[in-house]
Amino acid sequence: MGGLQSLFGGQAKGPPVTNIMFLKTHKTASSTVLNILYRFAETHNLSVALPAGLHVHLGYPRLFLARYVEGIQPQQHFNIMCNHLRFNLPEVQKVMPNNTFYFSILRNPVFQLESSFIYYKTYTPAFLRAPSLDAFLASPRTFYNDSRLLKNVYAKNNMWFDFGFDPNAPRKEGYVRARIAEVERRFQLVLIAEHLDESLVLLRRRLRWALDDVVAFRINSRSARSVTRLAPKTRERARSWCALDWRLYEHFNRTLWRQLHAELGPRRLRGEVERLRARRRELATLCLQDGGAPKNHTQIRDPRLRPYQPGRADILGYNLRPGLDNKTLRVCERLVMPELQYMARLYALQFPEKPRKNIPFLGA
Ligand SMILES: Nc1ncnc2c1ncn2[C@@H]1O[C@H](COP(=O)(O)OS(=O)(=O)O)[C@@H](OP(=O)(O)O)[C@H]1O
Repeated sequence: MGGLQSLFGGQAKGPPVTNIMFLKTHKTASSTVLNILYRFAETHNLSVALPAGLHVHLGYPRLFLARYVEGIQPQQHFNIMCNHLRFNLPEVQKVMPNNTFYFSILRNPVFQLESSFIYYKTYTPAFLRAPSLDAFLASPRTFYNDSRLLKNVYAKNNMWFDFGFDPNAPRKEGYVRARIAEVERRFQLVLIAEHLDESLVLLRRRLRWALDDVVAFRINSRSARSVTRLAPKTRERARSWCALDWRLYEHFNRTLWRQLHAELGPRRLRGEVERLRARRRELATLCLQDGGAPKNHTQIRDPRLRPYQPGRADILGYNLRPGLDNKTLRVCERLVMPELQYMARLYALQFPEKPRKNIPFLGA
């Protein structure tokens, strides 16, 4: 086993990219990516544009404004920005330097919507009264009302909305193409959740990071019990209800594979993905109890490692192996720390003079 040694060795050539904006879309494996960025920021002593005061995101679902960032000052930039926000380029540019690398992530809208339905079941008015996603999609207009947009953003074209666009816009070809071209101009890379490992190989290459910088465990996943299998008819309806998201996803899925083939080729890609997976297995053996099987929150001993449990979701987390030495423990804790706890930790490190972020569900 490589232990911690290769955590500090690197394959990447040239200086690593350290100015990064990640548009954290919803229910797309974005917390797994956020964990990668938080760890990199912490271990390299980089500044993170964190939500101000007690907030846990950057103004979402309102369009992002620079003043939502803690400690923002004119002419002062941050290295990394990765918390949930609704994209608004001119305001993001007030926070991030000119040479920032922009990237984001998309997921098949059918599964993204299914995940949202469970996660936001008790929050989003459109989902609240719908007995199931099948029922919702059979007659969405019965439940969904445009006028309650800000609470209903999770119910229709949520990824399109996160990019700053109108989720209720008619699907006119010229409009859709122009918005996709806009995303393409600004974002150097769009990851795809269904091919996360391949995406991370490309991300690592673009950022010139070491292998261990992009190795991550699956964060924020639901137990099998809270995942609903959708009938083919429901899937078809989800694609049509979220047609703008579907176009975005199809486009960037194709783009990702074109880039992978052009930059790595199939053989090298397979090798790089295998290396990433092998290292993840090694770290799971080193850090996690029971071979890394994710745990229900009631089974997680350390409250600091228990993920937030909203809606009807049953969000899983991890127990660390007992008896880890201090150095290994620090590395392993970072790999499994849920988003809210990690944000609170970075906030306390960056702003020691400010009151701590309060995470009420921990009872802290
Ligand atoms: N590595 C990897 N590969 C594929 N899918 C992954 C991965 N990591 C997380 N996930 C799935 O992403 C869902 C959680 O998404 P987010 O973290 O973006 O959610 S959130 O908006 O921050 O609440 C959640 O989906 P559901 O389980 O369907 O709810 C996770 O299982």
